[in-house]
Amino acid sequence: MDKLTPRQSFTTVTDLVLPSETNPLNNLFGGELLARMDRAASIAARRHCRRIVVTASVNHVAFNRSVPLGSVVTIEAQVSRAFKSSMEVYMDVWIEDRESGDRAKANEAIYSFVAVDDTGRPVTIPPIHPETEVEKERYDAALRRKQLSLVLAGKMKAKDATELAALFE
Ligand SMILES: CCCCCCCCCCCCCCCC(=O)SCCNC(=O)CCNC(=O)[C@H](O)C(C)(C)COP(=O)(O)OP(=O)(O)OC[C@H]1O[C@@H](n2cnc3c(N)ncnc32)[C@H](O)[C@@H]1OP(=O)(O)O
Repeated sequence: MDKLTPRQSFTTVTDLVLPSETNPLNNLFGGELLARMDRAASIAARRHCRRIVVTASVNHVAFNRSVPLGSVVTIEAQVSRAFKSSMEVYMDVWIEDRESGDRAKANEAIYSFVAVDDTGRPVTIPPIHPETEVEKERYDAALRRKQLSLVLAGKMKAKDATELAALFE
């Protein structure tokens, strides 16, 4: 089988912001964006491993820019690294200008998914081979982010997070 690349998991989801999805400032409700990103990321994760996937953690979300009512929002999701049974999915969120059609980056997010069998037990997934410079950067940093997520979840001792600790040396 050919080597799997991040590009093969690439998923794009475009949708509108409707009145029922906004906060009192008429901007997209944060939880609605989190849910949309969960859907997009889960499709990317499934495209990589072709298994059932569950969200293990939301590692990073930056609401850098509010998303007004009526906006056209595009979420681009792609697996940045595959571990044994878990995957990191990196997402970029774009808003499209109504008149010019120009795109502006609104948010970024990183979620972790685990591939499981029918009983919910983790299963081994194929490795991923980054190709572009951005993919390679995201791939390299994913191990540090996984260690941070596990430390925060109480599933790894800080002293064992060696790649993460190396950042501060
Ligand atoms: C007939 C029609 C059918 C249609 C059919 C359609 C299907 C359409 C499907 C749609 C798809 C939707 C997808 C929605 C996604 C949800 O919304 S799922 C709902 C929310 N999530 C959950 O309920 C997950 C609940 N948690 C769990 O099940 C378990 O904690 C997990 C995530 C499986 C991990 O289990 P565990 O016992 O900790 O397992 P463990 O072996 O220790 O760890 C397994 C891996 O998870 C990693 N991990 C564990 N915790 C973390 C963490 N906090 N951070 C990072 N990594 C972690 C471990 O490092 C390990 O990674 P690897 O080294 O193997 O790569």
